[in-house]
Amino acid sequence: MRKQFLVHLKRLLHQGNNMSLNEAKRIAAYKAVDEWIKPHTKVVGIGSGSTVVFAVDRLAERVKTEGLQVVCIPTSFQARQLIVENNLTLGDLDRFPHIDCAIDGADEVDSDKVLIKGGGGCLLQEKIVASCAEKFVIIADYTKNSQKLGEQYKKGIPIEVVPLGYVPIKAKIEKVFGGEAKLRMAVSKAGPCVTDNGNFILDWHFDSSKTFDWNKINSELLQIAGVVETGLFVGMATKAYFGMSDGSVKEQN
Ligand SMILES: O=C(CO)[C@H](O)[C@H](O)COP(=O)(O)O
Repeated sequence: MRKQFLVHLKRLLHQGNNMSLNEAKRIAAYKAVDEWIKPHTKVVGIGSGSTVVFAVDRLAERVKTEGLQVVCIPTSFQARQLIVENNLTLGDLDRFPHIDCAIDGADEVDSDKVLIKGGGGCLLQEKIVASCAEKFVIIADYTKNSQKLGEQYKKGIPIEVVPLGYVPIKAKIEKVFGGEAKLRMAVSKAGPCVTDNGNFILDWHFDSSKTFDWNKINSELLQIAGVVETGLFVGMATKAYFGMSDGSVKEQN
């Protein structure tokens, strides 16, 4: 009991000013892992971002205490590191093309469970892993929960593109769909952000007062030569868990 209290206290002190947001991420992640990773679950997709860190914590804890035997498939270099650092079993899609359940974060989730992903630049591998998963479960804090895309997330829709084509691709996106497609710049490195796959990211800032058919937009974006993938995840999420500021977890089916 005392030990649990000290662990909780340490977590609160460590979280500092971000306490409530981090706690919201943690409770969503823990609930999702507890509800979706069962003793018979064999292959788990591990998403990317700050919320997934809590999911991996919980998974590692359960592997230790319950002896779960799961193989983890990463969606990014960050996810791979998390798996290794937590002594979980690392797998790949060559050997495990069928994933029982993938757990990932999101930048925004609308009322139809359409997602914006790729704020951390990992959208391509995230979409591949999600597409191989029987169940795709989203974990997020309350700031990601919205009715309509663009209501909460103001950084645009990430679009991964082949570097040599980014100028004409940007021009085409802006001509066909309006808004502005901004080349994402790196932090702590001069020049553009380069993804784990060696590509660039255009963040498409759309007019959020308009209503879009996201399935159609996604397909049309993918038709542009040089667009590798979009951060629009349409009809993919099984369920979303949002950690709320009052300590509850909101579930969206
Ligand atoms: O799509 C992603 C990375 O490409 C992340 O899942 C998304 O950005 C959410 O991250 P966080 O959990 O840090 O809010």
